[in-house]
Amino acid sequence: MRSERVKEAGAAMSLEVKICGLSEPRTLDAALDAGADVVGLVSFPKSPRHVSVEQAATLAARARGRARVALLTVDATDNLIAELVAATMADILQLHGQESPERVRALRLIFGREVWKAVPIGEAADVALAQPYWDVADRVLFDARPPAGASLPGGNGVAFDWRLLADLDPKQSFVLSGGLTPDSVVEAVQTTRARAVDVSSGVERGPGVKDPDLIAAFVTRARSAAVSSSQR
Ligand SMILES: O=C(O)c1ccccc1N[C@@H]1O[C@H](COP(=O)(O)O)[C@@H](O)[C@H]1O
Repeated sequence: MRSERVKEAGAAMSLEVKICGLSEPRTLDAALDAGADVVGLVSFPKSPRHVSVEQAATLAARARGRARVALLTVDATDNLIAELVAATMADILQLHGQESPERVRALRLIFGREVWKAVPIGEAADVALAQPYWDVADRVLFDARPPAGASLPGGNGVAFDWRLLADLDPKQSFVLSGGLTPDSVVEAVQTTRARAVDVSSGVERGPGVKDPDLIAAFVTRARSAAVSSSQR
């Protein structure tokens, strides 16, 4: 339950904004300058946003002290994650594959990083897929179930029906993602009461090509959507 003190204050709840799939200094800087809280680096060779370990290290160093760094991997080995963590000193591991709750728990212990576990949502029943992860991950990240034939498990620019999250326990800490855009983020936050949002495709002008103006617009509009405590 929220404390009465917070309710009485009526202050705006802060919304955490993550911009994912940054692969070049220019657009990383755009995200940092816009005030993103978290910047995401993708290590998944099939992705148009994939960065090498060396690129990840350079980008993470550039972001250090200005935003938290998330490393996105898909069913990666311990060795690859260890190499990436050592090179980037990332703050967050975002797991976007089929990682089991046991695997999530183990990675959290091994690497001592915050772990966000992606859960794909296509229909109402999918929300229950998050259940085994609430206790082992620091956050559940809800993403849209990939369309049939998609080659990526995320980053497809596809949204799901946000009303499916309406009955979530407000104590659960989740990140909303999947097809968000500067135009949709306000409604998405108001519908789901999310306290954190994540975007990739919606701030691009082509696959993997981030647009500084869209990044700035997304962060500004997401901030304007911060849910007031009295609404929660
Ligand atoms: O961005 C990618 O290329 C990617 C690859 C593999 C797994 C996840 C990926 N991105 C994440 O997917 C969601 C939704 O992205 P979008 O806004 O719909 O493009 C987001 O969490 C990205 O971080």
